[in-house]
Amino acid sequence: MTTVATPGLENAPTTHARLLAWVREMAELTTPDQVVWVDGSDDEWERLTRKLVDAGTFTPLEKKPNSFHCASDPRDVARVEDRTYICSVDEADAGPTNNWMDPNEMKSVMTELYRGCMRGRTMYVIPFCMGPVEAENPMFGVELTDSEYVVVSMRVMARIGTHILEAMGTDRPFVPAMHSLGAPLEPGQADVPWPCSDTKYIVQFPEERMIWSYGSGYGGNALLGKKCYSLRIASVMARDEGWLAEHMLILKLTNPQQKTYYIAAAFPSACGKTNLAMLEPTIPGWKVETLGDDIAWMRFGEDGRLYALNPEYGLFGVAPGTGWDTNPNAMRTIDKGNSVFTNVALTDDGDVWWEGMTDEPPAHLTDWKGRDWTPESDELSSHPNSRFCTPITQCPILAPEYDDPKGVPISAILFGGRRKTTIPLVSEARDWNHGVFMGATLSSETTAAATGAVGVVRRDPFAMLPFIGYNAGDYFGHWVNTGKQHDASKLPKIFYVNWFRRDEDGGFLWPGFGENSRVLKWVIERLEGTAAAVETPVGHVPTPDSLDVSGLDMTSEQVEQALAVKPEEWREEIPQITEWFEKFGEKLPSTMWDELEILKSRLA
Ligand SMILES: Nc1nc2c(ncn2[C@@H]2O[C@H](COP(=O)(O)OP(=O)(O)OP(=O)(O)O)[C@@H](O)[C@H]2O)c(=O)[nH]1
Ligand SMILES: O=C([O-])CC(=O)C(=O)O
Ligand SMILES: [Mn+2]
Repeated sequence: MTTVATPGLENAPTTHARLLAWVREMAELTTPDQVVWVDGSDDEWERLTRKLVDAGTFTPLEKKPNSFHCASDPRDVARVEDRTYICSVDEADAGPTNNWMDPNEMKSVMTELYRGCMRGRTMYVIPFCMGPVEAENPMFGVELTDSEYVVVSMRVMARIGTHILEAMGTDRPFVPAMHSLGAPLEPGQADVPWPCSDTKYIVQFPEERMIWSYGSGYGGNALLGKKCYSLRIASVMARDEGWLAEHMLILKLTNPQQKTYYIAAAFPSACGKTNLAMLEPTIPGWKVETLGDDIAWMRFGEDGRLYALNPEYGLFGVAPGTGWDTNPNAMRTIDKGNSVFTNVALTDDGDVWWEGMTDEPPAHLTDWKGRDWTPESDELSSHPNSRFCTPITQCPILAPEYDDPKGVPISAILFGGRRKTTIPLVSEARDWNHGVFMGATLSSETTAAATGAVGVVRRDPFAMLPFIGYNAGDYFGHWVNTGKQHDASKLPKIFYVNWFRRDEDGGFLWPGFGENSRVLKWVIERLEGTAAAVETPVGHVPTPDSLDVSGLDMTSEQVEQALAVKPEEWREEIPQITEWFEKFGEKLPSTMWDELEILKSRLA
């Protein structure tokens, strides 16, 4: 047998033995035309984006510098939860909420898919670091991909390139993250703008801290530093090492007395994290600054407080609903350019548009499927899960400490979901375990962020249902233990919010967006012991006058409705929670059953 040398495989810019061996193994399996080591330079970015424009994948925007419109294949538009697997050695470690396959079996299935899958393409080697490379233990990863779109997007979303490879030295540990579009090109075969495969696998091997992804080029399926590493793999590391990897935004709040607080909040995908992280308060004297909009890694400091760090470097935000009225700071961020807009509409003058950007839609657009669109069209101009991918450093309200490797001390954690009924605007947990119960029973309507039905209420514990890399019962136990092992007085206080409750006519009861600052104010005043609350069966809820609604266009009945705890609605939750908890059998911490009993007796 003769082996043909693959250009780029020799003369690698590293002597990291494990990395070199892995790149060689994967290149020999997938047989790309060449291997390119990504350096993260501007020249490289020019070459890649030119290639994407030539391929018809990218359209340069006239109106935003260094920015592109991109349309994906309509069959590849969101995370594929039914194709996502946790391949732990023991099935019980994946638990009842994850898909599982024996790791060896999965490897043999995927090895056959990977065999020759990069034919006619380039394999890019992307050294990356989640969180600052200056950290005591930098969290390295290396993604191998045959997608230029992934390289350009990873450059925004994570710290990548030569300086990362150098910091990895000859032997630093890293998470191998293998990705292929699964669309080899035969000699002479013309490429398509968005190659992908109908067969998709998004696979985590938790014991090996390894990721294998196949068939999709979109979002969390393909940008492997994001959900695959920073949540699924990192949650396993966090369990083993005593920290937390969570689907949470991080924000800094300054009150009129110039006192600062840090808040983390977990809402399911497309339920308001980016918006809250960049909020422009409507109440005078309050200020919000952004640290992260999707993921928080939280470790206890020597002072016993919980410190949060955003491992990402960019924003991969939901486009529809983002406008000057709702999220002006996101608009300012993308206006600076250096962004990729996927599955939104293109305006005739070379800009992007999506539903909710402006009140009045433009008279003519090219929709995300490349068709003419007018306000009379039956379909939306943009896919509901269309996204902007933009550097976080462009956010005008970025907190200066966003990249401090030690993180910021969290005072409050919010859980929230998208619920038309039942869940009040805000409630405060009685204590840590009650807060864990709120997280464990969190429910929300499904959204377009994942393929499948939209608007179906499901349990989404800690907004982590698709992201917990191990048995969710053990994960609840990890949260309970976290409370037990630390000084209760220093733990963040836990709250449950719902911006999405509806009135009888189906309209939102609460105006949301910037007005959510009123809820943040109440949260802070609770921490300070200055705001009143009524005790209800589900926690402490604002008294009618402890929530600042001054200047708000709402009747007192409407405010009451937003805050109402209706026992008859909550009684309907009980059998659902019971059924949910039963899924976990012995793995469910007994404190969760205790909390359910407390709720039942308070509702009786
Ligand atoms: N009614 C209402 N809608 C909101 C509010 N906050 C956000 N939204 C809308 O909810 C959708 C998702 O908001 P995002 O902030 O992007 O959600 P996310 O949690 O960051 O989503 P992922 O990036 O998928 O994790 C957008 O269409 C927003 O306009 C709110 O307070 N009220
Ligand atoms: O991972 C993605 O594709 C986008 C995202 O933030 C989510 O779905 O929560
Ligand atoms: Mn998310």
